Amino acid sequence: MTSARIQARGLTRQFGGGAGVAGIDLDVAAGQIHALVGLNGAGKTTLMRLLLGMLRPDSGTVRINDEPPHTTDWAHVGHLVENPLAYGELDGRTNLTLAARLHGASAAQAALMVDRVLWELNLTRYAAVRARRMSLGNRQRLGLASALQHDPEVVVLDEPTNALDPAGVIMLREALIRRAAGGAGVLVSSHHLDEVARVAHRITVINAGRVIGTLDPHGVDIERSFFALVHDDDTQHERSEP
Ligand SMILES: Nc1ncnc2c1ncn2[C@@H]1O[C@H](COP(=O)(O)OP(=O)(O)OP(=O)(O)O)[C@@H](O)[C@H]1O
Repeated sequence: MTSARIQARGLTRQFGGGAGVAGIDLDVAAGQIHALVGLNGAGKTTLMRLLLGMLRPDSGTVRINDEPPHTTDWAHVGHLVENPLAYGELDGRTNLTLAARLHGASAAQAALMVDRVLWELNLTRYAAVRARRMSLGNRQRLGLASALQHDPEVVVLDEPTNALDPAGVIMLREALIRRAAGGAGVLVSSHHLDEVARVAHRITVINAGRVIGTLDPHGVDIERSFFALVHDDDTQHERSEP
């Protein structure tokens, strides 16, 4: 047994034209918030989809809570990758109740969970609003609520702050810190280096489908360090081109 909530070894999935990810090793430890940063098209979403079994790797392995994807208990996983999964015709509370029941909660547990997460993400006001009538940011909050309400041991969120207002960013930060303090392993991708530095215990940089290094969340100029890593990698890559 390891304390890794998520472990990837040599994970590779190549698309046409050389796009995709190659040879990714990644560990997300219990109790840690691990951020993935990279430029547009670097491979963050592809990596997350591979980790969640939404995409099949060409090679390499994934372990979630020490189990391969086909035997892991997905009820202990919460994720938001791509569009929030919500039924537009159903209101916020009903959407969350369905998600809670799908994660194995009893009706009574689901009611408690939903009340708690509506409060935690300041969605109580929108509990009776149909998902399709919600603003983009509130739909994102709903998706996050659905991913987090069952206190999963493994959390995977792709650019979760995209549509959030500053209050939402702070609320999500606190929600993730609480989940990690409770023992969850949290993997989160983001373009907001300042926010990532505030919340993450580890920061992995991905460029052109490969892990190229890490950033110190307490470093003085994280933006400069990020661009230096990416620039060095691009330069090396160009040098190795035939
Ligand atoms: N299903 C697919 N078929 C072909 N190419 C794909 C597919 N999915 C992703 N790609 C390509 O793989 C590369 C990595 O894409 P990915 O979406 O993982 O990047 P990203 O780091 O999440 O980018 P962004 O920050 O813009 O969201 C891109 O070049 C993308 O066009």
